[in-house]
Amino acid sequence: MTRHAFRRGAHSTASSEKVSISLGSNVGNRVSAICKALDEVRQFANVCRTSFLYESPPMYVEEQPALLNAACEIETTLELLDVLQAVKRVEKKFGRDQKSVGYGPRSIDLDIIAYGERLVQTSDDKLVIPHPRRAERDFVLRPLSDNSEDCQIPRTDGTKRSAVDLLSYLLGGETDCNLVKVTPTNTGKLLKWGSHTLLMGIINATPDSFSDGGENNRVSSALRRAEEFAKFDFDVLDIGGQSTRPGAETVGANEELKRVLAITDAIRREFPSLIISTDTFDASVASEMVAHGAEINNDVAATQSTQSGGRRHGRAITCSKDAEDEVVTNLKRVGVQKPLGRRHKGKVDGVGNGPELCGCKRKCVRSCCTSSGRLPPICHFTAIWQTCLP
Ligand SMILES: Nc1ncnc2c1ncn2[C@@H]1O[C@H](COP(=O)(O)OP(=O)(O)OP(=O)(O)O)[C@@H](O)[C@H]1O
Ligand SMILES: Nc1nc2c(c(=O)[nH]1)N=C(CO)CN2
Repeated sequence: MTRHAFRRGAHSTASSEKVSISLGSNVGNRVSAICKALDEVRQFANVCRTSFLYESPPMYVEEQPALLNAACEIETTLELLDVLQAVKRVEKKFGRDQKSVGYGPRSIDLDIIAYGERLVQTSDDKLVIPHPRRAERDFVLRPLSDNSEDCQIPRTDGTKRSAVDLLSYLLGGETDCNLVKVTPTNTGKLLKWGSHTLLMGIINATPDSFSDGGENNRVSSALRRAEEFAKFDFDVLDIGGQSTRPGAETVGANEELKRVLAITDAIRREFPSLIISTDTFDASVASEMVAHGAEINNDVAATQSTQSGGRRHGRAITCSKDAEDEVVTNLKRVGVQKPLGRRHKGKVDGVGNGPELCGCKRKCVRSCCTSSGRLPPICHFTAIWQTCLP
């Protein structure tokens, strides 16, 4: 950087600043690119928050694949120009050619949206903060709104606006935009929120679970159960070897693995299109299950159990095979059980716990998430059933 004329707030302070960065990708494995880019960002800053992931139609140049977008909020003592240099370095690592077609396909794109409440514009436009096109981009504002409702982005007239307000203004007061919230599985499949509800069947490979304890703890019987679920169009099988019944004894990773691995292997082999979910709160068990083909980690303790080492819950950008850092679905936290139970009380109660659910009731369960668009794409079937009991 040679000469630059800053309008305001050019120079760094020793204190740290909150910086919002947006991320996008539409070349190669998009989920992996965004996760790896975040890991790179962690090398130079403290990543405080990450948004959900969104699939979005390309804006400006429409003839290109859909993008995955996300945003993160970082805290750093780096000077603004150093942050720019650092994000450009990340893009370069991903092979991003700075001379490629403007707004064309990109393995990764990182834009600095805001740096604290600074207003900066270099004379050569190498750096403009806040990002000059932020307000016309739902793919920037929607993920940013996940991170912080009260994050204020300054304007040149001295006022400020939150990402939530900017988004609402952009959408003309509507809440729907073109973006689809997605949750990636460990294998990179995208589960779309609000389009169609995936049904999850439960296989408890335990002798003592309160729902089907003792019935599915052998490979042959678990396979029979899986076959029933598949016949009734279930999408996800949740396999667990540790009861969460109040007062249940913690059996330990070795015993849990003994209970679930052979069953997981057999189900993976016989039902390749079913998504397998790990029902465990032990990170080492989840890791091993992922190595055996499980795609979703369903940790009821949201990594807060001692077995998971008390790791922080990881919102939705969670797709790596390193299960110790990853939790995709935490049913309690996202509140699937109560809303569904309340809304459908009297409609789906009494139908039974398992694949016996008749076709029209299954449709009802599927459409309840579709209409709200707010709930995650998976319904934990036994959870729906249990909360619908009178
Ligand atoms: N806030 C900012 N964040 C990132 N780059 C910026 C910013 N302000 C100015 N730039 C400059 O914009 C140039 C082009 O950036 P980039 O390649 O990310 O563009 P783009 O993603 O195709 O388009 P857009 O900037 O509209 O998102 C960069 O070389 C950078 O110097
Ligand atoms: N949906 C979507 N469209 C875009 C994106 C992006 O990240 N998402 N980035 C662009 C240039 O920064 C241009 N268009």
